Amino acid sequence: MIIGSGQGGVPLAADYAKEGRKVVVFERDALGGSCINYGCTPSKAFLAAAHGAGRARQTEKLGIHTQVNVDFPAVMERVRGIRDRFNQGVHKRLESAGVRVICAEASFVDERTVKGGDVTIQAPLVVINTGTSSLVPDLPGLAGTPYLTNRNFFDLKTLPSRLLVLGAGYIGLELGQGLARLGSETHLIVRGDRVLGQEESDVSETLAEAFKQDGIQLHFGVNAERVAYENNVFTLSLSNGDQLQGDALLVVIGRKPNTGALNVAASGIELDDKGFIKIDDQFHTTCSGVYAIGDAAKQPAFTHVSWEDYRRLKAILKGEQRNRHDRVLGYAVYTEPQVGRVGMTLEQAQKKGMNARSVVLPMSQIARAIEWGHELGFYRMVIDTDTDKILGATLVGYETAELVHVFLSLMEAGATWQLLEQSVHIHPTYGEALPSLARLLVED
Ligand SMILES: Cc1cc2nc3c(=O)[nH]c(=O)nc-3n(C[C@H](O)[C@H](O)[C@H](O)COP(=O)(O)OP(=O)(O)OC[C@H]3O[C@@H](n4cnc5c(N)ncnc54)[C@H](O)[C@@H]3O)c2cc1C
Ligand SMILES: NC(=O)c1ccc[n+]([C@@H]2O[C@H](COP(=O)([O-])OP(=O)(O)OC[C@H]3O[C@@H](n4cnc5c(N)ncnc54)[C@H](O)[C@@H]3O)[C@@H](O)[C@H]2O)c1
Repeated sequence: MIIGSGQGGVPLAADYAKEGRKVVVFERDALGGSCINYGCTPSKAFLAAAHGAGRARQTEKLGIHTQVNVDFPAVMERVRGIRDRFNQGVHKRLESAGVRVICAEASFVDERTVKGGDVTIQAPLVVINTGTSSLVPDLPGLAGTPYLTNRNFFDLKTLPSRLLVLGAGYIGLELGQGLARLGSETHLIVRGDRVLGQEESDVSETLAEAFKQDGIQLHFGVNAERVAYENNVFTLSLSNGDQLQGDALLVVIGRKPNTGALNVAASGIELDDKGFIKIDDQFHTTCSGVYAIGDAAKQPAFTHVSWEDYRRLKAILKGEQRNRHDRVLGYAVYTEPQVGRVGMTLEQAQKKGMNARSVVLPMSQIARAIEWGHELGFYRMVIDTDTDKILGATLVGYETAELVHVFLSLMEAGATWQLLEQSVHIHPTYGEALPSLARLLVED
Protein backbone atom coordinates (compact mmCIF):
# COMPACT_ATOMS: atom_id res chain seq x y z
CA MET A 1 0.00 0.00 0.00
CA ILE A 2 1.31 3.42 -0.96
CA ILE A 3 -0.13 6.58 0.55
CA GLY A 4 0.37 9.61 -1.70
CA SER A 5 1.33 9.45 -5.36
CA GLY A 6 4.55 11.44 -4.95
CA GLN A 7 7.77 11.15 -6.88
CA GLY A 8 8.90 7.92 -5.25
CA GLY A 9 5.51 6.31 -4.65
CA VAL A 10 4.43 6.17 -8.28
CA PRO A 11 7.45 4.28 -9.66
CA LEU A 12 7.46 1.98 -6.62
CA ALA A 13 3.78 1.15 -7.15
CA ALA A 14 4.30 0.51 -10.87
CA ASP A 15 7.39 -1.67 -10.32
CA TYR A 16 5.76 -3.82 -7.65
CA ALA A 17 2.54 -4.24 -9.63
CA LYS A 18 4.52 -5.31 -12.68
CA GLU A 19 6.24 -7.92 -10.51
CA GLY A 20 2.79 -9.37 -9.84
CA ARG A 21 2.14 -7.96 -6.37
CA LYS A 22 -1.23 -6.51 -5.40
CA VAL A 23 -0.62 -2.75 -5.08
CA VAL A 24 -2.99 -0.02 -3.97
CA VAL A 25 -2.28 3.73 -4.05
CA PHE A 26 -4.31 6.27 -2.06
CA GLU A 27 -4.27 9.79 -3.49
CA ARG A 28 -6.43 12.63 -2.19
CA ASP A 29 -5.62 15.17 -4.91
CA ALA A 30 -4.06 15.18 -8.40
CA LEU A 31 -2.15 12.01 -9.32
CA GLY A 32 1.60 12.57 -9.56
CA GLY A 33 1.96 14.82 -6.52
CA SER A 34 3.32 18.34 -6.23
CA CYS A 35 6.19 18.10 -8.70
CA ILE A 36 3.99 17.41 -11.70
CA ASN A 37 0.86 19.32 -10.76
CA TYR A 38 1.98 22.40 -8.82
CA GLY A 39 5.76 22.22 -8.48
CA CYS A 40 8.67 21.49 -10.80
CA THR A 41 6.83 20.84 -14.07
CA PRO A 42 4.54 23.89 -14.25
CA SER A 43 7.13 26.19 -12.65
CA LYS A 44 9.85 25.23 -15.12
CA ALA A 45 7.47 25.44 -18.10
CA PHE A 46 6.47 28.89 -16.80
CA LEU A 47 10.12 29.93 -16.39
CA ALA A 48 10.86 28.89 -19.97
CA ALA A 49 8.55 31.72 -21.07
CA ALA A 50 9.74 34.16 -18.41
CA HIS A 51 13.42 33.64 -19.13
CA GLY A 52 12.67 33.76 -22.86
CA ALA A 53 11.33 37.27 -22.29
CA GLY A 54 14.26 38.20 -20.00
CA ARG A 55 16.86 36.88 -22.42
CA ALA A 56 15.23 38.69 -25.32
CA ARG A 57 15.50 41.98 -23.43
CA GLN A 58 19.12 41.27 -22.55
CA THR A 59 20.12 40.99 -26.20
CA GLU A 60 20.18 44.79 -26.02
CA LYS A 61 23.77 44.57 -24.78
CA LEU A 62 24.67 42.48 -27.86
CA GLY A 63 23.40 45.29 -30.10
CA ILE A 64 20.04 43.70 -30.82
CA HIS A 65 16.98 45.83 -30.10
CA THR A 66 13.87 43.84 -29.29
CA GLN A 67 10.38 44.61 -28.21
CA VAL A 68 8.88 41.97 -25.95
CA ASN A 69 5.13 41.45 -26.09
CA VAL A 70 3.88 38.95 -23.54
CA ASP A 71 0.70 36.99 -24.24
CA PHE A 72 0.19 35.95 -20.63
CA PRO A 73 -2.94 33.81 -21.20
CA ALA A 74 -1.04 31.87 -23.87
CA VAL A 75 1.96 31.42 -21.54
CA MET A 76 -0.26 29.98 -18.81
CA GLU A 77 -2.32 27.83 -21.20
CA ARG A 78 0.90 26.20 -22.37
CA VAL A 79 2.00 25.64 -18.76
CA ARG A 80 -1.32 24.00 -17.88
CA GLY A 81 -1.21 21.90 -21.05
CA ILE A 82 2.19 20.47 -20.12
CA ARG A 83 1.05 19.87 -16.54
CA ASP A 84 -2.06 18.01 -17.78
CA ARG A 85 0.01 15.88 -20.15
CA PHE A 86 2.36 14.83 -17.34
CA ASN A 87 -0.60 14.13 -15.06
CA GLN A 88 -2.23 11.93 -17.71
CA GLY A 89 1.09 10.11 -18.06
CA VAL A 90 0.95 9.11 -14.39
CA HIS A 91 -2.64 7.86 -14.76
CA LYS A 92 -1.63 5.69 -17.70
CA ARG A 93 1.51 4.42 -16.00
CA LEU A 94 -0.36 3.21 -12.92
CA GLU A 95 -3.27 1.84 -14.90
CA SER A 96 -1.13 -0.12 -17.34
CA ALA A 97 0.93 -1.56 -14.47
CA GLY A 98 -2.27 -2.81 -12.83
CA VAL A 99 -2.15 -0.60 -9.72
CA ARG A 100 -5.43 -0.01 -7.92
CA VAL A 101 -5.81 3.74 -7.38
CA ILE A 102 -8.16 4.99 -4.68
CA CYS A 103 -8.93 8.69 -4.99
CA ALA A 104 -9.36 9.49 -1.31
CA GLU A 105 -7.55 10.89 1.69
CA ALA A 106 -6.01 8.04 3.65
CA SER A 107 -5.71 7.74 7.40
CA PHE A 108 -4.55 4.92 9.63
CA VAL A 109 -7.13 3.07 11.70
CA ASP A 110 -4.75 0.41 13.04
CA GLU A 111 -1.25 -0.99 12.45
CA ARG A 112 -0.68 -1.05 8.65
CA THR A 113 -4.42 -0.57 8.22
CA VAL A 114 -5.69 2.41 6.32
CA LYS A 115 -9.09 3.86 5.52
CA GLY A 116 -9.75 6.17 2.59
CA GLY A 117 -13.27 7.03 1.43
CA ASP A 118 -15.30 3.90 2.05
CA VAL A 119 -12.36 1.53 1.59
CA THR A 120 -10.35 0.00 4.45
CA ILE A 121 -7.25 -2.02 3.62
CA GLN A 122 -4.57 -3.79 5.61
CA ALA A 123 -1.24 -4.50 3.92
CA PRO A 124 2.01 -6.16 5.02
CA LEU A 125 4.00 -3.30 3.48
CA VAL A 126 2.99 0.36 3.65
CA VAL A 127 4.96 3.24 2.13
CA ILE A 128 4.07 6.82 3.01
CA ASN A 129 4.91 9.39 0.30
CA THR A 130 2.59 12.24 1.20
CA GLY A 131 4.89 15.23 0.60
CA THR A 132 4.36 18.76 1.87
CA SER A 133 2.02 21.75 1.47
CA SER A 134 2.50 25.50 1.64
CA LEU A 135 3.17 26.94 5.06
CA VAL A 136 0.89 29.92 5.55
CA PRO A 137 1.79 32.49 8.20
CA ASP A 138 -0.64 33.60 10.82
CA LEU A 139 -0.69 37.10 9.37
CA PRO A 140 -3.58 39.36 10.43
CA GLY A 141 -5.91 39.99 7.49
CA LEU A 142 -4.47 37.24 5.25
CA ALA A 143 -7.06 34.51 5.76
CA GLY A 144 -9.94 34.71 3.33
CA THR A 145 -8.07 36.85 0.78
CA PRO A 146 -7.26 35.43 -2.69
CA TYR A 147 -3.51 35.25 -2.01
CA LEU A 148 -1.40 32.97 -4.18
CA THR A 149 0.70 29.96 -3.23
CA ASN A 150 2.32 27.47 -5.58
CA ARG A 151 -1.01 25.61 -5.45
CA ASN A 152 -3.12 28.22 -7.30
CA PHE A 153 -0.32 30.22 -9.00
CA PHE A 154 -0.52 28.19 -12.20
CA ASP A 155 -4.24 28.87 -12.53
CA LEU A 156 -3.52 32.59 -13.10
CA LYS A 157 -5.28 33.90 -16.21
CA THR A 158 -4.10 37.50 -16.19
CA LEU A 159 -0.73 39.03 -15.42
CA PRO A 160 -0.82 40.92 -12.12
CA SER A 161 0.46 44.40 -12.87
CA ARG A 162 1.91 44.68 -9.33
CA LEU A 163 3.14 41.64 -7.43
CA LEU A 164 4.14 41.30 -3.77
CA VAL A 165 6.21 38.22 -2.88
CA LEU A 166 6.49 37.15 0.74
CA GLY A 167 9.44 34.77 1.19
CA ALA A 168 12.79 34.83 -0.59
CA GLY A 169 13.55 31.11 -0.91
CA TYR A 170 13.39 28.83 -3.94
CA ILE A 171 9.77 29.41 -4.89
CA GLY A 172 9.69 33.15 -4.17
CA LEU A 173 12.81 33.76 -6.24
CA GLU A 174 11.87 31.54 -9.18
CA LEU A 175 8.24 32.61 -9.51
CA GLY A 176 8.91 36.22 -8.43
CA GLN A 177 11.64 36.71 -11.03
CA GLY A 178 9.44 34.89 -13.54
CA LEU A 179 6.49 37.27 -13.17
CA ALA A 180 8.85 40.27 -13.11
CA ARG A 181 10.32 39.17 -16.42
CA LEU A 182 6.83 38.78 -17.87
CA GLY A 183 6.00 42.35 -16.86
CA SER A 184 4.76 42.52 -13.23
CA GLU A 185 6.14 45.32 -11.08
CA THR A 186 7.58 43.05 -8.40
CA HIS A 187 8.42 43.60 -4.73
CA LEU A 188 10.32 40.88 -2.87
CA ILE A 189 9.92 41.00 0.90
CA VAL A 190 12.99 39.46 2.56
CA ARG A 191 12.86 38.73 6.27
CA GLY A 192 16.64 38.51 6.70
CA ASP A 193 19.45 40.49 5.13
CA ARG A 194 19.80 38.34 2.01
CA VAL A 195 17.85 36.23 -0.47
CA LEU A 196 18.30 32.44 -0.44
CA GLY A 197 19.68 32.76 3.06
CA GLN A 198 20.84 29.14 3.42
CA GLU A 199 23.36 29.45 0.57
CA GLU A 200 26.78 31.14 0.61
CA SER A 201 26.55 34.93 0.87
CA ASP A 202 28.07 35.62 -2.57
CA VAL A 203 25.31 33.50 -4.12
CA SER A 204 22.75 35.78 -2.46
CA GLU A 205 24.62 38.92 -3.55
CA THR A 206 24.83 37.78 -7.16
CA LEU A 207 21.13 36.93 -7.31
CA ALA A 208 20.18 40.23 -5.66
CA GLU A 209 22.19 42.07 -8.32
CA ALA A 210 20.46 40.10 -11.09
CA PHE A 211 17.03 40.85 -9.61
CA LYS A 212 17.82 44.58 -9.49
CA GLN A 213 18.75 44.42 -13.16
CA ASP A 214 15.31 42.89 -13.79
CA GLY A 215 13.72 45.84 -11.97
CA ILE A 216 12.66 43.81 -8.90
CA GLN A 217 12.45 45.88 -5.72
CA LEU A 218 14.04 44.12 -2.76
CA HIS A 219 12.97 44.96 0.81
CA PHE A 220 15.52 43.52 3.24
CA GLY A 221 15.21 42.98 6.98
CA VAL A 222 11.47 43.48 7.19
CA ASN A 223 8.55 41.42 8.41
CA ALA A 224 5.04 41.54 7.07
CA GLU A 225 2.74 42.65 9.90
CA ARG A 226 -0.71 42.98 8.35
CA VAL A 227 -2.61 42.44 5.12
CA ALA A 228 -5.63 44.34 3.88
CA TYR A 229 -7.55 43.45 0.72
CA GLU A 230 -9.94 45.99 -0.74
CA ASN A 231 -11.14 46.65 -4.30
CA ASN A 232 -8.97 43.79 -5.59
CA VAL A 233 -5.82 45.38 -4.15
CA PHE A 234 -3.58 43.93 -1.43
CA THR A 235 -1.95 46.34 1.02
CA LEU A 236 0.91 44.83 2.97
CA SER A 237 2.08 46.67 6.08
CA LEU A 238 5.74 46.05 6.87
CA SER A 239 7.61 46.22 10.18
CA ASN A 240 9.59 49.29 9.01
CA GLY A 241 6.35 51.25 8.62
CA ASP A 242 6.22 50.95 4.80
CA GLN A 243 3.03 49.93 3.04
CA LEU A 244 3.18 48.13 -0.29
CA GLN A 245 0.30 47.62 -2.68
CA GLY A 246 -0.15 44.83 -5.19
CA ASP A 247 -2.75 43.16 -7.39
CA ALA A 248 -1.38 39.80 -6.29
CA LEU A 249 0.31 38.51 -3.16
CA LEU A 250 2.42 35.35 -3.43
CA VAL A 251 2.97 33.67 -0.06
CA VAL A 252 5.92 31.26 -0.20
CA ILE A 253 7.58 31.02 3.19
CA GLY A 254 8.34 27.28 3.28
CA ARG A 255 6.50 23.96 3.55
CA LYS A 256 4.77 21.80 6.14
CA PRO A 257 4.54 18.00 6.00
CA ASN A 258 1.27 16.38 4.88
CA THR A 259 0.91 14.19 7.93
CA GLY A 260 -1.97 15.86 9.78
CA ALA A 261 -4.68 13.75 8.12
CA LEU A 262 -2.83 10.45 8.44
CA ASN A 263 -3.75 9.72 12.07
CA VAL A 264 -0.34 8.08 12.36
CA ALA A 265 -0.71 7.31 16.06
CA ALA A 266 -3.20 4.53 15.18
CA SER A 267 -0.29 2.68 13.58
CA GLY A 268 2.37 3.62 16.14
CA ILE A 269 4.19 5.92 13.71
CA GLU A 270 6.04 8.78 15.42
CA LEU A 271 6.40 12.31 14.07
CA ASP A 272 9.05 14.88 14.97
CA ASP A 273 8.16 18.23 16.56
CA LYS A 274 7.42 19.75 13.12
CA GLY A 275 5.19 16.87 12.05
CA PHE A 276 7.69 15.09 9.75
CA ILE A 277 7.68 11.29 9.89
CA LYS A 278 10.58 9.87 11.89
CA ILE A 279 12.55 7.29 9.90
CA ASP A 280 15.76 5.34 10.47
CA ASP A 281 18.60 5.04 7.95
CA GLN A 282 16.60 2.46 5.99
CA PHE A 283 13.41 4.61 5.71
CA HIS A 284 11.68 2.50 8.36
CA THR A 285 9.19 4.34 10.57
CA THR A 286 8.58 3.42 14.19
CA CYS A 287 5.90 0.93 13.03
CA SER A 288 7.09 -2.41 11.68
CA GLY A 289 6.38 -2.74 7.93
CA VAL A 290 5.69 0.97 7.43
CA TYR A 291 8.25 3.05 5.53
CA ALA A 292 8.30 6.71 4.55
CA ILE A 293 10.11 8.44 1.67
CA GLY A 294 10.40 11.94 0.19
CA ASP A 295 9.54 15.31 1.67
CA ALA A 296 7.20 14.01 4.41
CA ALA A 297 10.10 12.03 5.86
CA LYS A 298 12.20 15.22 5.97
CA GLN A 299 14.44 14.13 3.14
CA PRO A 300 15.92 17.09 1.18
CA ALA A 301 12.86 18.44 -0.64
CA PHE A 302 13.69 17.66 -4.25
CA THR A 303 12.07 15.42 -6.82
CA HIS A 304 15.28 13.55 -7.62
CA VAL A 305 15.71 12.78 -3.90
CA SER A 306 12.21 11.33 -3.55
CA TRP A 307 12.75 9.33 -6.74
CA GLU A 308 16.12 8.09 -5.51
CA ASP A 309 14.49 7.19 -2.16
CA TYR A 310 12.27 4.78 -4.09
CA ARG A 311 15.25 3.07 -5.70
CA ARG A 312 17.02 2.79 -2.36
CA LEU A 313 13.98 1.55 -0.49
CA LYS A 314 13.39 -1.09 -3.17
CA ALA A 315 17.00 -2.26 -2.85
CA ILE A 316 16.76 -2.30 0.96
CA LEU A 317 13.54 -4.34 0.84
CA LYS A 318 15.36 -6.78 -1.43
CA GLY A 319 17.97 -7.20 1.30
CA GLU A 320 20.73 -4.96 -0.07
CA GLN A 321 22.92 -3.02 2.36
CA ARG A 322 21.94 0.53 1.38
CA ASN A 323 21.00 3.54 3.44
CA ARG A 324 19.54 6.95 2.78
CA HIS A 325 22.75 8.90 3.30
CA ASP A 326 25.27 7.39 0.87
CA ARG A 327 24.65 9.73 -2.03
CA VAL A 328 26.00 12.97 -3.47
CA LEU A 329 23.30 15.61 -3.20
CA GLY A 330 22.96 18.09 -6.04
CA TYR A 331 20.27 20.70 -6.65
CA ALA A 332 19.63 23.87 -8.59
CA VAL A 333 17.70 27.12 -8.41
CA TYR A 334 16.20 28.10 -11.74
CA THR A 335 16.57 31.83 -11.46
CA GLU A 336 18.64 33.66 -14.01
CA PRO A 337 21.54 33.31 -13.39
CA GLN A 338 20.97 29.77 -12.15
CA VAL A 339 22.51 28.30 -9.03
CA GLY A 340 23.92 24.81 -9.48
CA ARG A 341 25.01 23.19 -6.21
CA VAL A 342 26.50 19.89 -5.24
CA GLY A 343 28.07 18.49 -2.10
CA MET A 344 29.57 20.59 0.68
CA THR A 345 30.37 24.28 0.87
CA LEU A 346 33.73 25.30 2.35
CA GLU A 347 32.04 26.24 5.61
CA GLN A 348 30.21 22.90 5.83
CA ALA A 349 33.43 20.94 5.18
CA GLN A 350 35.36 22.92 7.78
CA LYS A 351 32.59 22.46 10.33
CA LYS A 352 32.99 18.70 9.82
CA GLY A 353 36.64 19.11 10.80
CA MET A 354 37.98 18.51 7.29
CA ASN A 355 41.04 20.29 5.91
CA ALA A 356 39.30 21.96 3.03
CA ARG A 357 39.94 24.86 0.70
CA SER A 358 38.12 26.48 -2.18
CA VAL A 359 38.96 28.22 -5.44
CA VAL A 360 36.74 30.67 -7.30
CA LEU A 361 36.62 31.80 -10.91
CA PRO A 362 34.41 34.80 -11.73
CA MET A 363 32.29 34.59 -14.88
CA SER A 364 33.89 37.85 -16.02
CA GLN A 365 37.11 35.88 -16.64
CA ILE A 366 35.51 33.12 -18.70
CA ALA A 367 35.80 33.57 -22.48
CA ARG A 368 32.43 32.04 -23.31
CA ALA A 369 30.66 34.19 -20.71
CA ILE A 370 32.26 37.37 -22.06
CA GLU A 371 31.35 36.46 -25.64
CA TRP A 372 27.73 35.77 -24.68
CA GLY A 373 27.39 38.66 -22.23
CA HIS A 374 26.81 36.46 -19.15
CA GLU A 375 29.36 38.04 -16.86
CA LEU A 376 27.37 37.91 -13.62
CA GLY A 377 28.26 34.93 -11.43
CA PHE A 378 31.14 32.62 -10.52
CA TYR A 379 32.24 29.01 -10.28
CA ARG A 380 33.55 27.65 -6.97
CA MET A 381 35.01 24.25 -6.12
CA VAL A 382 35.78 22.91 -2.64
CA ILE A 383 38.43 20.23 -2.14
CA ASP A 384 39.83 18.13 0.67
CA THR A 385 43.52 19.04 0.94
CA ASP A 386 44.36 15.72 2.65
CA THR A 387 42.94 13.49 -0.11
CA ASP A 388 42.67 15.96 -3.04
CA LYS A 389 39.08 14.78 -3.54
CA ILE A 390 36.41 17.17 -4.75
CA LEU A 391 33.98 17.87 -1.92
CA GLY A 392 31.53 20.27 -3.54
CA ALA A 393 30.82 23.01 -6.04
CA THR A 394 28.71 26.13 -6.36
CA LEU A 395 28.13 27.40 -9.87
CA VAL A 396 26.22 30.65 -10.35
CA GLY A 397 25.74 31.50 -14.01
CA TYR A 398 24.08 30.62 -17.27
CA GLU A 399 22.46 27.13 -17.23
CA THR A 400 24.63 25.94 -14.35
CA ALA A 401 21.97 23.38 -13.39
CA GLU A 402 23.34 21.43 -16.37
CA LEU A 403 27.03 22.13 -15.83
CA VAL A 404 27.03 21.12 -12.17
CA HIS A 405 26.54 17.49 -13.25
CA VAL A 406 30.23 17.38 -14.22
CA PHE A 407 31.01 17.75 -10.50
CA LEU A 408 28.21 15.40 -9.49
CA SER A 409 29.66 12.58 -11.58
CA LEU A 410 33.24 13.29 -10.56
CA MET A 411 32.22 13.21 -6.91
CA GLU A 412 30.24 9.97 -7.32
CA ALA A 413 33.39 8.49 -8.83
CA GLY A 414 35.50 9.77 -5.91
CA ALA A 415 37.66 11.83 -8.28
CA THR A 416 40.43 14.22 -7.30
CA TRP A 417 40.70 17.78 -8.54
CA GLN A 418 43.80 16.76 -10.54
CA LEU A 419 41.62 14.55 -12.74
CA LEU A 420 39.47 17.56 -13.59
CA GLU A 421 42.56 19.73 -14.16
CA GLN A 422 43.97 17.22 -16.65
CA SER A 423 40.74 17.01 -18.70
CA VAL A 424 40.83 18.86 -22.00
CA HIS A 425 37.47 20.55 -22.35
CA ILE A 426 36.18 22.07 -25.58
CA HIS A 427 36.88 25.72 -26.39
CA PRO A 428 34.95 27.98 -26.14
CA THR A 429 32.47 26.55 -23.64
CA TYR A 430 31.36 27.22 -20.10
CA GLY A 431 32.61 23.70 -19.40
CA GLU A 432 36.21 24.57 -20.26
CA ALA A 433 36.22 26.88 -17.23
CA LEU A 434 36.03 23.86 -14.92
CA PRO A 435 39.59 22.59 -15.59
CA SER A 436 40.63 26.27 -15.42
CA LEU A 437 39.05 26.44 -11.98
CA ALA A 438 41.05 23.36 -10.92
CA ARG A 439 44.18 24.93 -12.42
CA LEU A 440 43.96 27.68 -9.80
CA LEU A 441 45.05 25.01 -7.31
CA VAL A 442 48.16 24.21 -9.38
CA GLU A 443 49.11 27.84 -9.77
CA ASP A 444 48.74 28.54 -6.07
C1 LIG B 1 6.70 25.42 -6.84
C2 LIG B 1 7.63 24.26 -6.60
C3 LIG B 1 8.68 24.04 -7.49
C4 LIG B 1 9.54 22.97 -7.29
N1 LIG B 1 10.56 22.81 -8.18
C5 LIG B 1 11.42 21.77 -8.02
C6 LIG B 1 12.46 21.55 -8.95
O1 LIG B 1 12.62 22.29 -9.91
N2 LIG B 1 13.27 20.49 -8.76
C7 LIG B 1 13.12 19.65 -7.70
O2 LIG B 1 13.88 18.69 -7.57
N3 LIG B 1 12.13 19.83 -6.78
C8 LIG B 1 11.28 20.87 -6.92
N4 LIG B 1 10.26 21.05 -6.02
C9 LIG B 1 10.13 20.11 -4.88
C10 LIG B 1 9.42 18.83 -5.36
O3 LIG B 1 8.19 19.14 -5.96
C11 LIG B 1 9.21 17.84 -4.20
O4 LIG B 1 10.40 17.71 -3.47
C12 LIG B 1 8.82 16.51 -4.83
O5 LIG B 1 7.54 16.63 -5.40
C13 LIG B 1 8.88 15.32 -3.88
O6 LIG B 1 7.72 15.20 -3.17
P1 LIG B 1 7.22 13.84 -2.56
O7 LIG B 1 7.52 12.70 -3.45
O8 LIG B 1 7.72 13.75 -1.19
O9 LIG B 1 5.65 14.09 -2.50
P2 LIG B 1 4.66 14.97 -3.40
O10 LIG B 1 5.12 15.08 -4.81
O11 LIG B 1 4.41 16.23 -2.66
O12 LIG B 1 3.34 14.07 -3.42
C14 LIG B 1 2.64 13.76 -2.25
C15 LIG B 1 1.24 13.34 -2.63
O13 LIG B 1 0.60 12.77 -1.49
C16 LIG B 1 -0.76 13.18 -1.48
N5 LIG B 1 -1.26 13.04 -0.12
C17 LIG B 1 -0.90 13.75 0.98
N6 LIG B 1 -1.54 13.31 2.07
C18 LIG B 1 -2.35 12.31 1.67
C19 LIG B 1 -3.27 11.44 2.33
N7 LIG B 1 -3.48 11.50 3.66
N8 LIG B 1 -3.94 10.51 1.59
C20 LIG B 1 -3.75 10.42 0.25
N9 LIG B 1 -2.87 11.21 -0.42
C21 LIG B 1 -2.17 12.13 0.27
C22 LIG B 1 -0.72 14.59 -2.00
O14 LIG B 1 -1.97 14.98 -2.50
C23 LIG B 1 0.35 14.50 -3.08
O15 LIG B 1 -0.21 14.20 -4.33
C24 LIG B 1 9.37 22.09 -6.19
C25 LIG B 1 8.30 22.30 -5.30
C26 LIG B 1 7.44 23.36 -5.50
C27 LIG B 1 6.30 23.54 -4.54
N1 LIG C 1 14.61 24.45 -7.98
C1 LIG C 1 14.19 23.60 -7.08
O1 LIG C 1 14.68 22.49 -6.93
C2 LIG C 1 13.05 23.98 -6.20
C3 LIG C 1 12.17 24.99 -6.55
C4 LIG C 1 11.13 25.30 -5.68
C5 LIG C 1 10.98 24.62 -4.48
N2 LIG C 1 11.88 23.64 -4.18
C6 LIG C 1 11.79 22.92 -2.88
O2 LIG C 1 10.66 23.36 -2.16
C7 LIG C 1 11.06 23.84 -0.88
C8 LIG C 1 10.14 24.94 -0.43
O3 LIG C 1 10.37 26.15 -1.12
P1 LIG C 1 9.99 27.53 -0.45
O4 LIG C 1 10.48 28.62 -1.32
O5 LIG C 1 8.57 27.51 -0.01
O6 LIG C 1 10.80 27.47 0.91
P2 LIG C 1 12.28 27.91 1.29
O7 LIG C 1 12.54 27.30 2.59
O8 LIG C 1 13.22 27.68 0.17
O9 LIG C 1 12.15 29.51 1.46
C9 LIG C 1 11.27 30.11 2.34
C10 LIG C 1 11.74 31.53 2.59
O10 LIG C 1 10.75 32.22 3.32
C11 LIG C 1 11.36 32.92 4.39
N3 LIG C 1 10.37 33.06 5.46
C12 LIG C 1 10.00 32.14 6.38
N4 LIG C 1 9.02 32.64 7.18
C13 LIG C 1 8.78 33.90 6.74
C14 LIG C 1 7.87 34.90 7.12
N5 LIG C 1 7.02 34.71 8.13
N6 LIG C 1 7.89 36.07 6.44
C15 LIG C 1 8.75 36.26 5.40
N7 LIG C 1 9.61 35.34 4.98
C16 LIG C 1 9.63 34.16 5.64
C17 LIG C 1 12.57 32.09 4.76
O11 LIG C 1 13.52 32.88 5.39
C18 LIG C 1 13.03 31.61 3.38
O12 LIG C 1 13.87 32.52 2.75
C19 LIG C 1 12.51 24.26 -1.07
O13 LIG C 1 13.21 24.23 0.14
C20 LIG C 1 13.02 23.25 -2.06
O14 LIG C 1 13.50 22.12 -1.39
C21 LIG C 1 12.89 23.29 -5.01
